[in-house]
Amino acid sequence: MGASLDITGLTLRFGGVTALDGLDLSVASGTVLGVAGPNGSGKSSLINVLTGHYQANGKIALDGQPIEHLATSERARLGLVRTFQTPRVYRRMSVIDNMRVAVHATQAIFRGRSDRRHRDGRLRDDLAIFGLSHRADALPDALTPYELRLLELARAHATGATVVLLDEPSAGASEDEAHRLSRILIEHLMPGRTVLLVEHRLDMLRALCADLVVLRAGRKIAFGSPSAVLDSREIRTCLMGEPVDA
Ligand SMILES: Nc1ncnc2c1ncn2[C@@H]1O[C@H](COP(=O)(O)OP(=O)(O)OP(=O)(O)O)[C@@H](O)[C@H]1O
Repeated sequence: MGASLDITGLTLRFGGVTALDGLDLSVASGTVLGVAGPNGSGKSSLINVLTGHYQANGKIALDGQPIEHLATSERARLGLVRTFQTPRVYRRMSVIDNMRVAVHATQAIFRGRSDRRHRDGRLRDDLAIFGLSHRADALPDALTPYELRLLELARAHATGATVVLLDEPSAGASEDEAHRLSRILIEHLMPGRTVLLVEHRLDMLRALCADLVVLRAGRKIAFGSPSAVLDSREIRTCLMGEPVDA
C-alpha cells in the first residue's frame, strides 16, 4: 500500500531565513522515517512543502513520479496526506461528517459496494479502530485534545492514504496518551504505509522509526537507525538543548 518518497535539493526561503537548505531524503515504500531537530530547524516546513502548502525549489517524487508541480488536493488524491501539530477539524460538523468529508475530498475508493450505508459502515469501523465509535455523532468541541488527535489519525487512515506525514502527533499528550498513541500508530496507521514522523519525543522515534533524520537550519546533520543516531551525545544535545542520557 505504501509508495516511495524521494526529495532532491529541496530549498525554501522566507526572506532572509532559509528554512530548508538543499535537502535530499528518500523514504522507502512502507517504511517509517523519523524527523527530529531543534525548534526552527525546518521540520514543519518540510511537511508543508511535501503537501504543496509551501512552494520550494527542488524535486519531490512519489513512487518515482514528480509531484512538485501538483496542488495540495491533487497530491492528496494520489494518496499523500498529513496531520497537523494542532489538529484541524471542521468544528461545526460531527465526527463522522469529518470522516466523510476527508474521504470525499481525497476521492478515496472503497472496495466492494460503495453506497452511502456501506461507506458509513466502513467509516464507523475506522472510528472504532481509533477508539472513537462512541463519539461518531458528537461535535469536535466535545472531544478531548487527545480524541481530536485520534480523529485526525482516523481520518488519514480512512482515506486509504499511501503516504502519511505526521506533524508531532504527541504534541500536548501526556506520557500515558503518548504511549497509547504509539500503540495505535504501530498497530493501525503505520502497517504497509510510508510515514514521515516529525516528533520531539525520543522514545517514540526509537520505537516507531526504521530510520531517523536530524535537521538543523534546514540541513541534514545525521541520518541512520534511531539507536545509531541517538547514540551520539552531540545529536542528543542538539535535540534537547542540553546534555541528556535518553
Ligand atoms: N510562514 C513562515 N513565514 C516566515 N518564516 C517561516 C514561516 N514558516 C517557517 N518559517 C521559518 O522557517 C524556519 C523553519 O521553521 P519550521 O516551522 O519549519 O521549523 P520546525 O523545525 O518545524 O520548528 P518547531 O519544532 O518549532 O515546530 C524558522 O526559522 C521559521 O521561523
